Amino acid sequence: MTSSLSTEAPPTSTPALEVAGLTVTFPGAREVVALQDVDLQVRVGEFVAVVGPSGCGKSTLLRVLAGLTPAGARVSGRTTVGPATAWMPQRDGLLPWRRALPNALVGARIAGQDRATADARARELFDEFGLTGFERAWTHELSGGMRQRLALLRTCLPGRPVLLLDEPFGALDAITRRRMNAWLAGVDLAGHGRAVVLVTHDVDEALLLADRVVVLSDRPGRVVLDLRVPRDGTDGARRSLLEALDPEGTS
Ligand SMILES: Nc1ncnc2c1ncn2[C@@H]1O[C@H](COP(=O)(O)OP(=O)(O)OP(=O)(O)O)[C@@H](O)[C@H]1O
Repeated sequence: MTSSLSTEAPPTSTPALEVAGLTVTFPGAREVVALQDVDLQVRVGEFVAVVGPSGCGKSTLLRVLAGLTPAGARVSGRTTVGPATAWMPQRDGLLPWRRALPNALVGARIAGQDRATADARARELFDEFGLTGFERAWTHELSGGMRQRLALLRTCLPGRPVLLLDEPFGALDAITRRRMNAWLAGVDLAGHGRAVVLVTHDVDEALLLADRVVVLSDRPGRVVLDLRVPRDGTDGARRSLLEALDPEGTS
């Protein structure tokens, strides 16, 4: 599917972001090593999902990739975040005192985009994101799925070449989440020179959306599997991911 989510396309061999030997520690009375010796490279045009058990450091990794080192954290290793990143945190962060369209424009305006250009582009994306007709809706008038699409639209609008998505559909019920995934699979987020990193608990979501899936171990999170998703059937890949997530076979 051709998407209008285009950005300037750098060469596809270019790593969009890379971390090597990344270790993140939260000091304190109960020191927590969140990530240990993590290597990850994401190329331009790639869609990579990061899965792992709760508390293994997925959000911490995304924050570091976004250049938002968590306050108080000790970070070591090499981090190369190439082009500017757009980060969608777990909570949608929509402003209840603004209607849908002005909410969508927040990031683009902060990024310095001209109002008329951002407005025209937002209206195109409202169509692509199935939100046409809701430009003047208040956020409380939108369903959970619509709110998440609006938050994702706002993240995409500034046209940054790296998208970092932290459980974008995590708060939705199972049916809405499946619908959102089916919709997102048809939106070529990683096309046109974008790189996407998606954090999720959901192996099926990862297999549906990503080109590669990276599995982190229990805390401290280390990469235990880095798997390219085959396009000719994902049963074997699914088994490998589930084994990597639960090596003891406890669940
Ligand atoms: N600002 C912070 N100060 C202290 N500890 C923190 C901070 N942020 C995260 N942690 C700790 O780091 C570890 C990893 O947290 P993180 O939120 O990255 O995990 P996660 O894999 O995203 O979890 P979940 O899947 O439940 O959202 C956890 O033990 C958490 O308590």
